[in-house]
Amino acid sequence: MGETEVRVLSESEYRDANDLFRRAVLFPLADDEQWAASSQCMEPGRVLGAFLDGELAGTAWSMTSSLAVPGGAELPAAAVTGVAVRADSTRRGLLTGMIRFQLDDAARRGEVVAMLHASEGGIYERFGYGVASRVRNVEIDRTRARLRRSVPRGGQVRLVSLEQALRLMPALYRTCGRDRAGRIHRPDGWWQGRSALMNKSQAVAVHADDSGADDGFVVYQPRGESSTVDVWDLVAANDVAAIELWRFLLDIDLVTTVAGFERPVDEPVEWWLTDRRACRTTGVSDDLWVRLVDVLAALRARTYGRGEPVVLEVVDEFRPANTGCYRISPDGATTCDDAPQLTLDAAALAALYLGDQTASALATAGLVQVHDPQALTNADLLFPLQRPPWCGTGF
Ligand SMILES: CC(=O)SCCNC(=O)CCNC(=O)[C@H](O)C(C)(C)COP(=O)(O)OP(=O)(O)OC[C@H]1O[C@@H](n2cnc3c(N)ncnc32)[C@H](O)[C@@H]1OP(=O)(O)O
Repeated sequence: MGETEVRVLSESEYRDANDLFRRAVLFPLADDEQWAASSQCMEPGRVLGAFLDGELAGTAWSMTSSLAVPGGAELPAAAVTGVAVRADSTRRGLLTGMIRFQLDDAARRGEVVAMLHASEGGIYERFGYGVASRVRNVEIDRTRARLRRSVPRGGQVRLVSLEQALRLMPALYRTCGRDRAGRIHRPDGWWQGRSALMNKSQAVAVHADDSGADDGFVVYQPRGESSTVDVWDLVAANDVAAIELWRFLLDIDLVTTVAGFERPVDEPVEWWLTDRRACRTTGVSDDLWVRLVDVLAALRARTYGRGEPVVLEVVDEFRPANTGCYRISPDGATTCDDAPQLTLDAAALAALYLGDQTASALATAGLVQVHDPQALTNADLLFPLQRPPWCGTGF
């Protein structure tokens, strides 16, 4: 096995890293437009390279972001992307080295969590990442879809130019959906990347409420020559804005299908329609994978339901400083020396953390070991299922 090294790349090395990433995810190499978009997500100091015998053989990037957690706190977070190892250099520990470097770096920056969208389900759990939220894809048959009369109406939807959209969307996004766990801060580089990728066939509609204040937007695009419209980003500050944006999409002439990607699993589209079967779920999949970098800080930052205190033993082989016992009560979390009632690893804790899964569900898979059965019931009360967490931002 060759000599390996992981280090921060200089800006002159970014294009090579981007090429390496695109080859590894089976994309064609970037043209200048795509490179302009990707390079915006490469923050100086946060683009890593893994070298094998002095040659670049892997890369992993992260962006400075934040993550909303139950109770509304926003935690400093590393948004991890651009992870790849050259096909001739895999399974030699290069990714492991980069993730170790990256998590240490996040900790130095005071980032409490790291998060990513995974290309495959089998990669990240070993590093303590767990699935913390899920998304749903839907297809609505526009020819059958009618909104119920009882569904509220309000405000107005208008189409805006791409230039106007790019000015409006970042500020609007900041005010929307702040009450949902899983929402992340979209860094400036993310918006610049989005702007470089928005093309002439994409359209943006903005909803303003009855007072004229903007409170939501949708980015959509006709799919090739078909009569399907793909909804890429629909963000709304309230239910009326969300409904009116969907109503707008369902009113577009010549369209037969409106396809929504990576929507919240609880978006009640079926309930808005007179024929609920006009809306079909075409898939539910994992959304955000979260890694608690600093378990105590993360546990302290969220709120808890009402229930008897529980002592969780967290076993974190990849970041052993997190290993230990934590007492969780409605008042918060502390470390403790008490006997553990439940034991789980970092990935299982991440799955509990945003309120997407219960401890009981994880226990059925052996991911929570139960030393005291009553503690499992108490843990379900302390970590209740929340309004399903949702990220809604691809990165
Ligand atoms: C956030 C994102 O950007 S997601 C995009 C991720 N990138 C891709 O999917 C591109 C294609 N794949 C790759 O580039 C590489 O295969 C990577 C990055 C997934 C893995 O890199 P490697 O350097 O091979 O990983 P590394 O050697 O450190 O493997 C560590 C362990 O994970 C396992 N592993 C690695 N990749 C996978 C995988 N895709 N599926 C299952 N297990 C995996 C290895 O077998 C190894 O297990 P072991 O410790 O029991 O031996």
